[in-house]
Amino acid sequence: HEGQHHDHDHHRHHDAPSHDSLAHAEICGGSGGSIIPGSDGLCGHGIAGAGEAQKVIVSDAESQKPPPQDDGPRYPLWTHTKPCFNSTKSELEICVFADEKFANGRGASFVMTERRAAHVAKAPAFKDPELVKHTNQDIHRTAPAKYDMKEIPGKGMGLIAKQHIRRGDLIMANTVSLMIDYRAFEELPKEHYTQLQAAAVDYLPEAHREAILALSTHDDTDRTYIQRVDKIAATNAFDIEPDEDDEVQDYGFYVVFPEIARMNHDCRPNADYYYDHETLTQYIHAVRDVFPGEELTLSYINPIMKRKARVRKLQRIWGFECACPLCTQEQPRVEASDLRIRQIKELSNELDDWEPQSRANPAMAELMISLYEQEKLWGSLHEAYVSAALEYNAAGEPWTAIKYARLAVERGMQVVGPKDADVLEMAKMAEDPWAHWSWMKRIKVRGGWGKRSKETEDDE
Ligand SMILES: C[S@@+](CC[C@H](N)C(=O)[O-])C[C@H]1O[C@@H](n2cnc3c(N)ncnc32)[C@H](O)[C@@H]1O
Repeated sequence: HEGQHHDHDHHRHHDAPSHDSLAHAEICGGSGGSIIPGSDGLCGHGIAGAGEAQKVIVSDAESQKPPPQDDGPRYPLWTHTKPCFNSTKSELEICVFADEKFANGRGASFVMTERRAAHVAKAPAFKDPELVKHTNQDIHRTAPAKYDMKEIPGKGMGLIAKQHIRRGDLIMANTVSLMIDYRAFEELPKEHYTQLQAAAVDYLPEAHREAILALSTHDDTDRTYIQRVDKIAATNAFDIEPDEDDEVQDYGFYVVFPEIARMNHDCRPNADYYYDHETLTQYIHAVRDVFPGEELTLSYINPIMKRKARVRKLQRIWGFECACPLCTQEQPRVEASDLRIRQIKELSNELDDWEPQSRANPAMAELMISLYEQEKLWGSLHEAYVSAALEYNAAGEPWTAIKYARLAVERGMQVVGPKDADVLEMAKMAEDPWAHWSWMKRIKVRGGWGKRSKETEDDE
C-alpha cells in the first residue's frame, strides 16, 4: 500500500496527472538508505532564484546601493542547496533547495533541478511575505482554529469542526513544506531520492520539521529515519500540476502540507482543495455548511466513480477499506448512486461534444446539475454550472447563461480557485455572453440562426 497520494483528477484536468498513483507506488516504499544527510555547508550562500533578479542585484552591487525592496526575490534565497544526485538516465541533477525564511520563517524545502527551483522561486510568495501572512495557522497560530484534531475510530487522527463553518468559508491554507519534482522518482534510484527527501525535511525550521515527522505513516511499522520520511511523504502528499509557465509540463509535483495532511477521506466530502502557484499555497474551503462535531473531509480520489471502483482504488492505493457513508449505505441506495454516476458520465460526454451531431441542449445540462445535487457532489457542482452556462448561451438564451456563469464562478472560486481557467472564462461570459465563443453555437452549427436544419426539412 505504498505510494498513496491525493489524486485530483476530478477537477477539469481529467487526464493531466502524468504519473498515476501506481507509478509512484512502484518506486516508493520498501527499503531506503540509512544516512541522514547533514548540513551542506552552504548556509547563507545559496544561489539566486530568477536570472532577471540576479541581474538587478549585480548592478546594485556595482553601484553600492542596497537591493530595491520590491524587485526580485530575497538574496541569497536558498539557505541550503545540497545534497545533489545525478540521474542515472539523463543529464539531470536533482538537489535539495531549502529556504528557512520562506513564509515568514516557516520555511520550505524543494527537491528538484536547479532550473526548476529557479522557476518556482519566481513565485510572488518569495518576494512578498505579506501574501502568505495569514496562511499556515497550524504551527504559530494567530487566529483560533475552526477544528480540533482528534482520534477517529478506524482512521487514525482527523479534524473535527468545533464551530459552524459555512459553505465557501476558508478552513485552512498551507504553503508548501516539502515540494518534490516528480522526475526525482523517475530519474533517481530510490536510495538517492529518499536521501533527498530526508535532507529536505531536516532543513526545515524545528517546529515545522516536527510537525512533518509527526504525520501518519498509515501503519506503525519500524523504519529507519529515511524510510519514515519516505512513508510520510507517500501517505500525505498531494499531486500538484505544473503551472502554465513551467517549461516542464509533463511532470508535476508531490507536495506535503502538514496541517491539511490531517484531513481524512470521504467519497462525498464537505471540503475541497486547490493549489495556487503564485502563493505556493493549498487552500481548503467548505463546499457545504459543516456543523460542530462533523469531521472535515476531502476526497482523495475522483469522486465521480461507481462504488466498486472507489473502494478498489482506495484499497489499492491508500490501503484502507472505505467506510464512508456513501460506500456503506444499503444496496438499493448504492445502486441508485451508481446509476446516477453512469448517467453523469454519459451526459458529460454528450455536453463536451461541440460537433454538429451532438444532442446536447440546456435540458441536458439541467439534468446534470440535478444529478450532481442528488449525488451531493458539492465540490464538483461548478462543472455542471459551466455546462449549463455554455448550453444556454449556445441555445441563444443569454440571461440564463449569465445566471449559470455566475453560479459557476461563485462555486468554482472555492474549489478550483479564482485563477482557474474555467472560473475566468465564466466571469467573462457573465459580463458579455454575446462575445463568448459559445454564443448561438448549437444553433449555427445546425444550419444557421432562424433557418431550419436540413435534417428537420428531410423529416417532414
Ligand atoms: C493524509 S492522512 C490523513 C490523516 C491521518 N488519519 C492521520 O492520522 O494523520 C491519510 C491516512 O489516513 C487514513 N485514512 C484517511 N481517510 C481514511 C478513511 N476514510 N478510512 C480509513 N482510514 C483513512 C489512512 O491511514 C491514510 O493512509
